[in-house]
Amino acid sequence: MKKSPLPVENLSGKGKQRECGKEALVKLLRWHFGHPDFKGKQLEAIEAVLSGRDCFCLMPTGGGKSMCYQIPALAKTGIVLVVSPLIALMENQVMALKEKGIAAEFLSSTQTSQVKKKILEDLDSGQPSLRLLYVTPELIATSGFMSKLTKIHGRGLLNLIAVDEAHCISSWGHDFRPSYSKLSSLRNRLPDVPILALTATAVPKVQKDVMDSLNLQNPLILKSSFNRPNIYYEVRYKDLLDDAYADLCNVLKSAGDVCGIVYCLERATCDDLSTHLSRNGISCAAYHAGLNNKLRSSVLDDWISCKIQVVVATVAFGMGIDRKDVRIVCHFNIPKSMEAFYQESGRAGRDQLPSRSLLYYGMDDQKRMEFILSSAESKKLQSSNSQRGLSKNSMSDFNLMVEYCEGSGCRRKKILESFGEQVSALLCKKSCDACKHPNLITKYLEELTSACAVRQRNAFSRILMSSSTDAIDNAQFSEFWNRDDEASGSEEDISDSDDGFELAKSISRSKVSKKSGINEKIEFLQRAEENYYQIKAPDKQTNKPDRNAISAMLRESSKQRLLDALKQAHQRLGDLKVDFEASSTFLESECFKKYGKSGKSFYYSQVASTVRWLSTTSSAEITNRVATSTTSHENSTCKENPPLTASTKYDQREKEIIGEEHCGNIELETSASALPLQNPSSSTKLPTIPSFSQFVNIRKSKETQPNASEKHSPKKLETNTKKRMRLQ
Ligand SMILES: Nc1ncnc2c1ncn2[C@@H]1O[C@H](COP(=O)(O)OP(=O)(O)OP(=O)(O)O)[C@@H](O)[C@H]1O
Ligand SMILES: [Mg+2]
Repeated sequence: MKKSPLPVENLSGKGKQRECGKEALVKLLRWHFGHPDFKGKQLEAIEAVLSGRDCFCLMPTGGGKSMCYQIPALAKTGIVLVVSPLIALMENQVMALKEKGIAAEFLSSTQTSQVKKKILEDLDSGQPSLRLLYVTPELIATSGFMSKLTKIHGRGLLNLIAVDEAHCISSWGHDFRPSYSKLSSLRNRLPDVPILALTATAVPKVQKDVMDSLNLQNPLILKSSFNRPNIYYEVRYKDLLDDAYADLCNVLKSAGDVCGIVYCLERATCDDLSTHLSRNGISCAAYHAGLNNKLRSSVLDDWISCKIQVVVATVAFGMGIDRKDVRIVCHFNIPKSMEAFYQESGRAGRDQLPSRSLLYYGMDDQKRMEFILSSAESKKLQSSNSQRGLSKNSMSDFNLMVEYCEGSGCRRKKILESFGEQVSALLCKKSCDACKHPNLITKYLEELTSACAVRQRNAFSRILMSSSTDAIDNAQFSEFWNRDDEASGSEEDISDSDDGFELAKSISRSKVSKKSGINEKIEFLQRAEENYYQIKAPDKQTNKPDRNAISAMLRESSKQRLLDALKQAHQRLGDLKVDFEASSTFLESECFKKYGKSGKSFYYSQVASTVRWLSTTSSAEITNRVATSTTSHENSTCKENPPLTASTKYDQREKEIIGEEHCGNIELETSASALPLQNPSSSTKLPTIPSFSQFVNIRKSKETQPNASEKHSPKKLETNTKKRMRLQ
């Protein structure tokens, strides 16, 4: 039911300049919002801005920052201008305020011209009924709107400018938005209007940047502790789990039908994981920038209205998500920084009730993020129009995140220390896994170190990424945080650029293929592979299972997932004439072939990407892709056909890897285990696939033979190797 606003006249004093005492402010809070009292530093912030002083307000996520400008808007006649980075965020807040009977509006490109006209007429009226006007930074930058503001200000009706999510102004911040830099002009154009900057980003360099950029004058700086005592922090190690999907599914099921968010790095993982969870009875949906606006808002609406409980999302599911009862936030991939992690995990438990943050840490995810970050940094360094702050070392930010996962100490302490808060681990009161089960965590970390031979696989993983641009080309969209290339023409619309993705893509294209000569590349790959196997060797000696290995069970479940996707494609297309079983086996094998060596995460992503492809592609494309599979599958299982000789099989395999040309008659050992592509039921013994080094050495020795045929000439070798690198 709508409530009429508490008349301003009811407050003590008269006229615009009256003092609003604490009592009057609490009265407003109770009347309009139903909260018994102010919390944290709200009252101090409100009193400061009402007295005309600038204020910098640093409160954690869910700390109640909005109240710091909403109450001042109700305490004085006139308008509070709120600058906000997201249309969705403005919409939510305006809707919530209107429901409370408070006159609030937002101006954005999404509104009809009629609505905009009405708002502007009200502003021009000399006695606006509006109390809060939400706008985007882009609108502030337009001369038309600025002159309107100046007019309102001239009439003495602009009481306060609140810059919400003010960290967006800083290129050091995790959500830097170039359009926010346009706010620097506010102080000059409207010199005596107090500015309130609000953020939950606690990094000192961001604070300074915000205050400098907005030109705050002697601001009252209010900082609350960033401790979120109601959140239990936990890390699980993907490399020690058989199946992270199944683990997450169990976690969500055992938590009951609770509200949750699962963050993934890539859109494809969101889609796939969401399908998997839904199939296992969890009420959920995917949310990412690859979905159209309509679908995205319907997912958001369904989640906010409790029609679905879990959203599996990229970082596009971002700022201002206002559901208080989120009980669990899972990170299925490691976030890029502690700041990002804090913001995202902080969406849990905004109602202060016990909640949980669970991060799945995988070595491959870590390598992948390192790769992305280092690529992004080199692009920024190269960029001719590099801006202030771009020398920011995102790698050292990321290392804090890695330390959070790989260190054995209190997780809460690590979070708070990364924001400059020195606290005792006693503060945690066993509300993180490291404090609650220290021995277990130590054991896990030991297992992790020995099972994965931690960091040194790096080189090999990177080479795989660099040389397999197709992995990225296959629409494995990741969503990142750098909005540096925010198109000026895109007005307010927010968000979800794939800048980071584009960046990683372009750099990965150039990294190996353009900068070094082919021989150097080959040597590099050989060295990386040697390292890889040297590191893996100790595992074999101690007979420890390689926890990063892709188990038969996992492969089977991936196959099942692909089978389901094929069946769905059949339903969608109606005319899909392929053998589903054989095709799903083939597609799974392709994923394994590509990423079997590089670990679960890459493999997961590839399966997810294939599922996504199946959900959008045509019958003809599916048939073309799986046609060879069905043929070769039939060949390998057909009893009437004579068994293939080792060399024939090898040729066949080489054709797949290198391209059309085979490598001649190379005698090789036969080994079934070396063939990830084979049908598990087939007993045919097939030859070992040579390692990259073996392959190159064989080619080299052929080259040095005087009678080597033309097709083994260095030029040819280079062509073949290029093809291999492209296809790996
Ligand atoms: N004084 C108060 N007493 C009780 N609850 C409050 C009070 N002030 C705000 N809240 C509630 O706290 C929740 C979070 O408020 P708000 O959205 O303003 O937080 P925030 O600091 O802006 O968070 P974020 O960083 O996520 O934007 C809201 O549900 C709000 O109703
Ligand atoms: Mg807020």
